[in-house]
Amino acid sequence: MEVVIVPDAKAGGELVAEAMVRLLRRKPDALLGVATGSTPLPVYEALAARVRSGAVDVSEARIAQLDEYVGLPVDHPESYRSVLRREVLDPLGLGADAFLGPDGSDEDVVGACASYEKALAAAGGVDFQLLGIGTDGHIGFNEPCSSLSSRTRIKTLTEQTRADNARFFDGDVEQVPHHVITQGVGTILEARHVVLLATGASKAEAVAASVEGPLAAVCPASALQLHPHATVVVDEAAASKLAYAGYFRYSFAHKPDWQGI
Ligand SMILES: N[C@@H]1[C@@H](O)[C@H](O)[C@@H](COP(=O)(O)O)O[C@@H]1O
Repeated sequence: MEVVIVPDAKAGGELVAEAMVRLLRRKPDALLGVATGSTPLPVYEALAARVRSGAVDVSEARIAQLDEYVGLPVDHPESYRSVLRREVLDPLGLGADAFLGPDGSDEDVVGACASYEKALAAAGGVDFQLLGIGTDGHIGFNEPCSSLSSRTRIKTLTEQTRADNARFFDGDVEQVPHHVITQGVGTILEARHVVLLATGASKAEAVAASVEGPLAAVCPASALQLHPHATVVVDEAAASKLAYAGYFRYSFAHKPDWQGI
């Protein structure tokens, strides 16, 4: 696992967007797995800026969703499908045909999970999966004690996650669905490159547990320790509880330019 400490969220966004650009130049129809939440926004802004400037062509790129609320109509403004349309697809000039995601309003939610697994496999698998992290170490919506080999399935959110996400629902926790569809930890680990981005002091403990703690289902992001190509990009605040921060800085400072993340 590589850990890169950047000065701030904007620098993290630039670094991750640049890695996506390098991939898209190599593989124009790459399948990019994207996350919701506030953390990835600087990445999407930096990527869209590169598209506008002509630095990269994303017209063949494909976008895959990580997780979704159960029970929200697909056109609800806070369904993750709507969020990703606003924050990723529209700014990149991509249409619905470039998008893969589960339908959280499907009456057969269990079937929707299985169909999504099949769709990801049929699309050739995720090339680059961007992740945020919950304050409890969740990735996607794989809450603590999720199986580290889980597949896309329905999960129940913790009260903590519902409270964290209430800000997207007028601050009203009652409006936050209890259930979600999420790619499993095992599904996420199949992406060819997994990049976890974390910014802010509220993520420092979860980052330290994920990177330096034991591999444990109680911290689902620790599963990245098993991935052959996992990169954790953190700002100074999110890095503040890392015992090996000095080593991570030294290691990145000595990395050859051509290697990227
Ligand atoms: N399902 C999403 C996660 O994918 C995201 O990583 C997390 C953190 O969000 P934020 O980046 O806003 O802290 O929020 C939600 O729970």
